[in-house]
Amino acid sequence: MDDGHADDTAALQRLRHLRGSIDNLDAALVHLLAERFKATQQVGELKAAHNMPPADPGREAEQIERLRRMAEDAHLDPAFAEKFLKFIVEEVIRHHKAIAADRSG
Ligand SMILES: C=C(O[C@@H]1C=C(C(=O)O)C=C[C@H]1O)C(=O)O
Repeated sequence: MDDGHADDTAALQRLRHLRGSIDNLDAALVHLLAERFKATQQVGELKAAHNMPPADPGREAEQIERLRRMAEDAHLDPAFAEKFLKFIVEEVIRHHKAIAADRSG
């Protein structure tokens, strides 16, 4: 007897199930990022109000070190974790510069 069809059906079921988890995780990521940007927006306003620079390279270096450690423990590629954080921080700094420019303009 040919089990090919049953195998394919099981594989499709498994794919649907895994994609359900991926969709849930993507939703969580969006909500986590939205909360992070809410917090960084407030940091940007605080910095602009008190003439603090938009970027803080020392703080970023600490965050990268911490995130790389956590990534290693979680079996996530630390280089990817660092790239991801830098991508987000770059956007945050862009927002902070815009807030400061709005305030001074
Ligand atoms: C949010 C801040 O501003 C910038 C953005 C950071 C971030 O997104 O985590 C970290 C450091 C700063 O370059 C901060 O200084 O805490």
